[in-house]
Amino acid sequence: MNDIKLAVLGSEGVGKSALIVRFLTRRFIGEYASLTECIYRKRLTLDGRQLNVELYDPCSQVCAGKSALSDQIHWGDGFLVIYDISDRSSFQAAKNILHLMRETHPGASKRDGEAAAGRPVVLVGNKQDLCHMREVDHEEGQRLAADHRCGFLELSAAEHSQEVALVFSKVVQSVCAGSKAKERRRRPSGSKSMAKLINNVFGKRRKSV
Ligand SMILES: Nc1nc2c(ncn2[C@@H]2O[C@H](COP(=O)(O)OP(=O)(O)OP(=O)(O)O)[C@@H](O)[C@H]2O)c(=O)[nH]1
Repeated sequence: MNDIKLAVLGSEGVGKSALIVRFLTRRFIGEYASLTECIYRKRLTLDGRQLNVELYDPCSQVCAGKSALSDQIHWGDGFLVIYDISDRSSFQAAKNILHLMRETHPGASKRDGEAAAGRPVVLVGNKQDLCHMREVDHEEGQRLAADHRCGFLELSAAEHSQEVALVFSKVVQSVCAGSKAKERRRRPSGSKSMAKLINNVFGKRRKSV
């Protein structure tokens, strides 16, 4: 898989655009146009592989509601679910998104970091620089992530350029690893299928002798 779709989800004003722009440009720009949804594209080289990454930044005012969210969940190969550590209601919204992912893909959440049917999810507590106004404890974030078997970290789009780059790269890496594993499960290995063939031909013959 060389085309990877990442959806950055979360309620209004949690910093989705700020995180994406930070990842794409390494810059923090204070204000972002928020009346349109956007798909950004970036070419990445990871472990010598050229990847085309699409990043979906929904507009919370326009794309609110369960059905829009379901579409976004179906669209993505991997997800960052964002809340603002200084805004409890945004944490509740992140919780709802994770629940919906579980509902959309019952039977998911079995493997670590894969809350949405084998598609990696990381829960991100943004605006860590506002920890003096914190409304959501670090442990609460950790617990929610553990409940949904997804990754978790707190960071600040405003201050942490490297951490932002790292979290996006990790999700991309997990998507690649997941798709390779799926490929392996789909296609039996050469030696196994050859063994099956030999068994089919000679095994039957041996029985009739
Ligand atoms: N202090 C602080 N402010 C931040 C941080 N990240 C984003 N912001 C601010 O939070 C506000 C909302 O950021 P956006 O990136 O527009 O949030 P969004 O989630 O894309 O919002 P919608 O497009 O409305 O859904 C802006 O004023 C940003 O400057 C951060 O890490 N720290």
